[in-house]
Amino acid sequence: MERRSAARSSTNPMHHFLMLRSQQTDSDMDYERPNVETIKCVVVGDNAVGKTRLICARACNATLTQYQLLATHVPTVWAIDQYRVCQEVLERSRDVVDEVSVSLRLWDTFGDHHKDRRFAYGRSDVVVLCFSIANPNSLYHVKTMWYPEIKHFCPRAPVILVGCQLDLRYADLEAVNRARRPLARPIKSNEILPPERGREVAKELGVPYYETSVVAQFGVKDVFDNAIRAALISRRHLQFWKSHLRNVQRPLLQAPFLPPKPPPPIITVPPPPTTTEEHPVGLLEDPHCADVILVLQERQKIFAHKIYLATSSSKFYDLFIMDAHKEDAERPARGPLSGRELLMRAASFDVCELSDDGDRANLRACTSDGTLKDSEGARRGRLLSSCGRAFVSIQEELVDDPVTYSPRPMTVVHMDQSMQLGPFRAVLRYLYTGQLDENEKELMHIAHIAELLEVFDLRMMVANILNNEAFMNQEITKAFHVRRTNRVKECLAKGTFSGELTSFIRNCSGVLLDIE
Ligand SMILES: Nc1nc2c(ncn2[C@@H]2O[C@H](COP(=O)(O)OP(=O)(O)OP(=O)(O)O)[C@@H](O)[C@H]2O)c(=O)[nH]1
Repeated sequence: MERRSAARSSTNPMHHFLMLRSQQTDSDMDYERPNVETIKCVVVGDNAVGKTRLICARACNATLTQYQLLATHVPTVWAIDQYRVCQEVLERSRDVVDEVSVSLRLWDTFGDHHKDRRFAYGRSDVVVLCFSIANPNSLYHVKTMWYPEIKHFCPRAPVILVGCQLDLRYADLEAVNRARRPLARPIKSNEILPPERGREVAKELGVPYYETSVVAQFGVKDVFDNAIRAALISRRHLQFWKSHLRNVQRPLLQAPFLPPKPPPPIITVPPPPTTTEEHPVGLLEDPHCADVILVLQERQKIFAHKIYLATSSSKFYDLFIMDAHKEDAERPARGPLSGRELLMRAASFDVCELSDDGDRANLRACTSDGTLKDSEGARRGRLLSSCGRAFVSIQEELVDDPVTYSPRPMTVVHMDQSMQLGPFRAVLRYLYTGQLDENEKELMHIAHIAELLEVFDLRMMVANILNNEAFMNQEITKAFHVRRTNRVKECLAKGTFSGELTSFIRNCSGVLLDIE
């Protein structure tokens, strides 16, 4: 009685433990309930492998975050007399395993090898032998030091091997090491043990193996339920008259740990372009994802993007739609394009590039269905006399990508001979951005191309500049963006254009097209 009140008055758990070390006798074990099997379970293992945390997780339901755990290791022993001083701990010791009521008494021990633990081992029913999966030495000591010690002090007690700190197998070790106390030995990824290493040792010793993590709250129940089973089976051999132990199972296999899902990637959508370089017009200078080549005067090639052209010029829209339908209509009969066919087309493009006006005249004079044929009858492109004056022909070619330099199919459109590079670039800039620089030199040429392409707003912008009313062009630019945004949305919804750029625009919410 005197001893109990002394234990209660002390707040230092170590004090409780040491006091009990010197004073505990068999009569202290509270066999207060009939048919309740009190089980003494001793927990041993190297320093800092996680014995005390494991015991607290079972005895006090203590769960801590990884960072609370990391910051707080001091060599400690959880005091066994907590079962006397704390009602909640006593209640949590009670359990029913395989229909047997038990009261599990957990004994924590020092991890230092040289300490004398014979008092703790005395009359133990089961020994939980711990190592850390992040410390290979601690597993080595299981064989060389701990198992022999257990067999020496309690040869008949069953042993359970436990790999603690399992969460470290899946943790970001750099972050863990940063959060650990400054003098703590860093955990190295090449030291993390796979489950097989623990299982091998367990097999060698002939004991069951479990893994735990108090951070992930995994395996704590597995360890102690099965420690109880091992203890009860061993007791059944000695106390064979206890019929309620009949249904106790042998320790069970542990279900595998399901590693936590990695956090979803953080996707940041870039803000809408602000500078000229970031603006879609930048794609004209640096033609990423180009899917069309516009050929001017049979010499100059400009890489461009169908989605920009088609959503700001109905002429281009009709051209690409018509081409896609025509391709679709022909494809089933002809089958998919073979590499050879594409190469033939590449060859035909080279011919076009080199041809002079005379050749062009010949091409214009070709077959009535508008399809150009080479000597073997293969399709070489389609004449576009029915599409007004802006375009001469359209065809698919295998072309070296201007960025990756690897060949890929692109649509090649030969533009009307009257279009010149400088003004045509200004028109393209308008088609990409809705803007026209009022200092453009060749305004009349620009107006001419705008008329051919039926881009009447651009025609109007030219007129405004010529009439010294360039300020009115801002409204046209605004209207351009509203109109094009709607068209892009429509194209994305219908899947009208399926190139790389279109997918990119779909993925990044239309940022490159200034879609709000
Ligand atoms: N990540 C992780 N760390 C753990 C876990 N359990 C224990 N630890 C860490 O291991 C350290 C030691 O835990 P303790 O339970 O005090 O170790 P011990 O085996 O009782 O150590 P001694 O008292 O020195 O014998 C803690 O400070 C934690 O940093 C776990 O499940 N996961």
